[in-house]
Amino acid sequence: MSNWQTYNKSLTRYSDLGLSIDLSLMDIKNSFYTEMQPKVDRALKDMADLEAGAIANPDEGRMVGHYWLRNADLAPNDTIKAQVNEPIAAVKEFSDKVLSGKITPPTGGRFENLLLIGIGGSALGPQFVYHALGADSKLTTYFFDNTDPAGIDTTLKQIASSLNKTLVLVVSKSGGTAETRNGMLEAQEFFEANKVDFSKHAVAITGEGSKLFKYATSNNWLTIFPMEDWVGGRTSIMSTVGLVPAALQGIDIDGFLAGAQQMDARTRSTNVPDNAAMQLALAWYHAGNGKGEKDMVILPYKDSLSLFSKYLQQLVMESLGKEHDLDGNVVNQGIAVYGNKGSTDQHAYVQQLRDGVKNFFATFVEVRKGRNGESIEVDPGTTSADYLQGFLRGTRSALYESDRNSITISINEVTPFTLGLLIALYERAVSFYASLVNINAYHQPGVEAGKAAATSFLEILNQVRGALTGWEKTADDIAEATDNSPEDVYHALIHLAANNEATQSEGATPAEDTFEI
Ligand SMILES: O=P(O)(O)OC[C@H]1O[C@](O)(CO)[C@@H](O)[C@@H]1O
Repeated sequence: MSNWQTYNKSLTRYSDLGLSIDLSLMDIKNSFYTEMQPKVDRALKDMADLEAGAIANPDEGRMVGHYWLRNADLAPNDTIKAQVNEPIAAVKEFSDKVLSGKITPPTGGRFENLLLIGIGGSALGPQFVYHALGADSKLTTYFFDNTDPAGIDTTLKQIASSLNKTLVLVVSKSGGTAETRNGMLEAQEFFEANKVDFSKHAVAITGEGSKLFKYATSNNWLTIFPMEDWVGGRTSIMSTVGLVPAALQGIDIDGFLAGAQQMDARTRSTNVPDNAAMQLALAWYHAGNGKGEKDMVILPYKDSLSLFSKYLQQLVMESLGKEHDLDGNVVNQGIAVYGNKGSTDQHAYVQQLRDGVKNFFATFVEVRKGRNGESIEVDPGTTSADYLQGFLRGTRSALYESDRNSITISINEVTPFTLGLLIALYERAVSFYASLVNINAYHQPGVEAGKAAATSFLEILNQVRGALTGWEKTADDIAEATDNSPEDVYHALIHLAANNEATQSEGATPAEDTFEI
């Protein structure tokens, strides 16, 4: 078959929605679809059950309801339906009041900035949406998404002169995430030091009864938006987590939700060629033999989508990166995701994609419209947008010529609606893929190991602080005194020295380094 015929055959096109997905360069044979049909049937059934309110996260005994967020009628009962609809109304009311000046900073004027404090699913979605759609944002938005004090200071410096016009959103589903709590305490301290009443600027988005919920309540924060148990962090972008900041930025949240709702509806089709999300999941399966053998390189040819790969890293890798399958077998599943944007990456790592290790498949995201308004000619008859399109088409062909597969997803332009389409497409593809490879996409047991180890290190650090008295102690001295591993103790000592709590004299090896207060 010619490439042209293959293209025509391999395209799933939602013309009325303005999105298509082209799998013609994935080299998928018809027999693959036939072989996969039993797994596809199961994945479709799993999705139908999930949408009907089954306990789709068996380990945590939870329903998985992010698809209800954009269609409350799907919710399995009236309580959940209200948990979808009421916050949307509350978000609109609150953002209208802030933007129209009915809710103002205590010192008068209007809020001009937004500082969002969160991490993982409580930051990545809002960061992606702001970057994609926030060019005309009503509030200039800043983020704390880490416990790095230098990063926090850089952001505080940016908002220092308009601190009294800054609204703060503290976002944490669990309400107990250390990085987010630290960011909140750092912001609060900075506000108080600058004589600005933090509580009159602060809003929480969190689960009812969480530590953050209690803190916000007892400190009389402006308001609290709920986050429900049946929404996972990495799929929370259409809950209050994504909607509150988006509405405050003046982004059309109805359009955003409508895009996702439409994609959900289309990708309930049991006819695989019409189901873009199932097609995507099957293409991932085909590329990596259902074992994640190929990495997913995301290449959006549009600056405003450059955080898409970062957003998808969490969605895909936290969902699919699992040790066990649903039957308890060790499977070590996952798909690695990375990328930035085209054509910029052409001048960075595309060299390796074309000629180097063949361990990936690319996903080109094509945005057909170059810009709003007129373009100059950068060459006779040629615009910058023509170049962007040329580089996308060229790189795609060059990769294929050297036997590298790629998917191309095309949208007309980046709008709240098309962003909703794209996000829902990937959320559903992840759900389908998890079923195809028989894993639970909705828990994250692995993350807990790192959190527990960090807590033990902090305990060691405090013991070392207490034991570092007198002169010239080595790591071994303190390890013996505190009954800890010398290597952990050494790293604690180095940290104290780097932060002016101790002085270090270097010996020939770390074991011979000495430390004193
Ligand atoms: O919203 P929270 O509870 O602060 O969690 C933030 C992130 O931390 C994780 O739980 C992983 O540690 C993510 O799944 C989540 O998005």
